[in-house]
Amino acid sequence: MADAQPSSLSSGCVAVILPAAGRSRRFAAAGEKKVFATLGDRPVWQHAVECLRRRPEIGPVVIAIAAEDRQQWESQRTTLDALGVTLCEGGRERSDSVRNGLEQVGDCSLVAIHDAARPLVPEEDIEAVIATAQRCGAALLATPVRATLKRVSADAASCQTLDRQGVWEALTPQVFHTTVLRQAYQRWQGRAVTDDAQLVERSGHPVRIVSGSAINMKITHPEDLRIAAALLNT
Ligand SMILES: Nc1ccn([C@@H]2O[C@H](COP(=O)(O)OP(=O)(O)OP(=O)(O)O)[C@@H](O)[C@H]2O)c(=O)n1
Ligand SMILES: C[C@](O)(CO)[C@H](O)COP(=O)(O)O
Repeated sequence: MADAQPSSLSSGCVAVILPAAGRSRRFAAAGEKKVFATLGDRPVWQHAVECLRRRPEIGPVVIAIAAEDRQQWESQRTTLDALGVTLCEGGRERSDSVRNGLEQVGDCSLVAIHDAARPLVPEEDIEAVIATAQRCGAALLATPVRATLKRVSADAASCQTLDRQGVWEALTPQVFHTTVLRQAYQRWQGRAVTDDAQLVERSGHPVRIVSGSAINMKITHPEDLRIAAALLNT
């Protein structure tokens, strides 16, 4: 699925930040935070880290966590240590969590941001987005929107069909030269953004799209866990 050349990067040169400090409001019906939900035989976050750890380019891994979840994370200390994960404090918005993580990643030349709630990212997509970011400074995985899209009136009494030509859904990992992402965060004025590429776009640096698999879904709603479980077994 991915479209980049093979990577010749040195081992451990990509630091990873996994934002995991969200409140799982859209997942709330399932009764627990989605990053801790069990998929197969382990938590969602663990799948995400294990997918990344398959790639030799991956170095330090930092997970940004909510203060209220600290005890639950510490109860998984053995697994965290085995996977070489350190924890940092998350923030109110996703971007606050990533910014805190950026202070922890040290001097790796590249940094990858990957949602802890995306447990199924294929290895070849990780490799491809890293290789493209290495060449271009900033890259994200994305997949073309497949559905027919409607803009619906507030009362749902009418709708208009949107043109989906050239519209892609952003995925993660999103990978950047660490200097590029740090600069984008320095210029950030605290306006709401839903991904890191948006901050880099705003800083004036072009962001490359790498076509990724839609299997790399995010757990957002309770039914997503059932879909992910089915995909895990294929
Ligand atoms: N303040 C926040 C908000 C989100 N995230 C993380 O960013 C990822 C993607 O965000 P999203 O799917 O929106 O997660 P939540 O914010 O938890 O979901 P919701 O909006 O339904 O509450 C998740 O791994 C989430 O834990 C984070 O680290 N810090
Ligand atoms: C970062 C992200 O996963 C890219 O698809 C996404 O934007 C997270 O937030 P969302 O509110 O669920 O879109």
